Amino acid sequence: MSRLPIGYLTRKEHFSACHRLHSPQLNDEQNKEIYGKCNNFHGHGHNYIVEVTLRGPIDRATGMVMNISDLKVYMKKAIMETMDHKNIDKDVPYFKDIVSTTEHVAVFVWDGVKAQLPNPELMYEVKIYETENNIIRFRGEYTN
Ligand SMILES: Nc1nc2c(c(=O)[nH]1)N=C([C@H](O)[C@H](O)COP(=O)(O)OP(=O)(O)OP(=O)(O)O)CN2
Ligand SMILES: [Zn+2]
Repeated sequence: MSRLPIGYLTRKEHFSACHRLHSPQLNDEQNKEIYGKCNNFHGHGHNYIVEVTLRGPIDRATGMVMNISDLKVYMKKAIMETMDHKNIDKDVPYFKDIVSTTEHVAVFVWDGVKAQLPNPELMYEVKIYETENNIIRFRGEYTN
């Protein structure tokens, strides 16, 4: 059997949402000190850009790592239907007890997309631009 080339497939989505950085594991003083203006009670909004990258063999017959139209559907469900035009802290149960940093949003997106993939092993990276300057990547890695 001949070797197959490995490809990286990325699909991008945009969503808008508001949030407030406030950790239930910290007291009010600590929250204020650590998050500063982002701890403001009224919250603030972002136009997030999310890139999901899959890594896998390029099937000889289909010529694809995965049909990008399918990835689009998975991302719409995991990202757009869940967070677009929402208050992340109040409308997304995942963030009820977990602070809505972009790091945590990236983990949430990872879990949501991966759970829908016919082959979850393809999941490679979630990259989120919270602003054009603030960028987070998550590759499904955890400490021991
Ligand atoms: N590690 C993290 N740090 C911060 C996060 C985060 O998600 N992870 N988030 C925030 C705030 O929510 C907010 O995004 C920061 O906004 P702001 O400072 O206004 O954004 P910019 O850095 O792009 O603004 P500049 O105009 O470039 O100063 C804070 N920290
Ligand atoms: Zn923010």
